[in-house]
Amino acid sequence: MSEHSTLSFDTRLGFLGAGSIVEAMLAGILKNELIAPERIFVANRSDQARLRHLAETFGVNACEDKAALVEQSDILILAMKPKDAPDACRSLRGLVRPDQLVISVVAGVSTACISDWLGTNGPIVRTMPNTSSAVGLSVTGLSANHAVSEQQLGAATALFEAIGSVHIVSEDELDIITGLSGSGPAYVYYLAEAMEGAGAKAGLSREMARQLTVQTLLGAAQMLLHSSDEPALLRKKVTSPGGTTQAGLEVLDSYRFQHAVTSAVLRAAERARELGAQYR
Ligand SMILES: NC(=O)C1=CN([C@@H]2O[C@H](COP(=O)(O)OP(=O)(O)OC[C@H]3O[C@@H](n4cnc5c(N)ncnc54)[C@H](O)[C@@H]3O)[C@@H](O)[C@H]2O)C=CC1
Ligand SMILES: O=C(O)[C@@H]1CCC=N1
Repeated sequence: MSEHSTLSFDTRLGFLGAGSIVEAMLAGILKNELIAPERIFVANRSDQARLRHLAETFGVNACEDKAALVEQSDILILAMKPKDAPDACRSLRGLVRPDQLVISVVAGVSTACISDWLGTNGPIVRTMPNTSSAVGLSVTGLSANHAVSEQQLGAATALFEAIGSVHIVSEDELDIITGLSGSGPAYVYYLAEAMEGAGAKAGLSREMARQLTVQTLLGAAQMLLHSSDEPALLRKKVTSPGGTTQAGLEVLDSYRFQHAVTSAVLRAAERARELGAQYR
């Protein structure tokens, strides 16, 4: 954490958008007691039941009026789908204060577009966290526009450091980060689905197959974190010549596993660029 990475407990956060990523961020922020729930405001387009659910679960304020949301917030977080971002931002024109920090988690959409839609030249931080925010293990790419002060960059960094780790990057790296770590949890869950399903299909109880899968993924992630070995060497240490792992890996190779994963990350990054490019 940099010496400027601070966020006051008194900071008021306003979320515009109340979906999956906001729920994950709220869980992480509140678990860490970064900000009191009474100082967090959440609004969406029209789903009142969803806002009530978040208010009941987290004790945050459901806010039906966007003008009130912006006025009551020190930091405004944009968290709607890219296709909804132009209208959502335009609806805030004249409401966002010139020096009010706006943080976007929207995939693909540039800070220049957001400025244009909001009709301001003010401070915008564009980020790409992931849903592991809920357990404090997001990794967030973060990029600031020219108007963001040191103090605001520190506040944004502190917010995301409370729910994981942060990399400050250039804006064009964010699309790659989106394909790798923004979407990344879904690739791992997909792998987990397959591993668990295979264990169950082969005769284990579903519950035991789940536990074995989770512990295997957790252990491998911890090894990747703590070992000085490269992933390829860690893989080799599991693989006895002519043994079971080699037999399994040969099947993965026959399906071009590495090619599939590489292509998935690159395609997701490309999709982030496409989502943003339609507005450039
Ligand atoms: N789900 C994820 O894993 C991640 C999502 N993101 C980004 O976060 C954004 C939201 O994603 P999710 O939470 O998954 O979507 P979601 O579909 O679960 O939630 C979207 C929210 O935006 C609201 N919304 C739509 N139009 C609006 C408007 N005009 N004004 C106010 N609110 C409006 C909806 O009511 C809903 O609450 C997307 O841009 C996505 O790229 C970023 C990182 C990870
Ligand atoms: O699927 C999406 O578009 C968003 C961005 C990263 C994760 N979910």
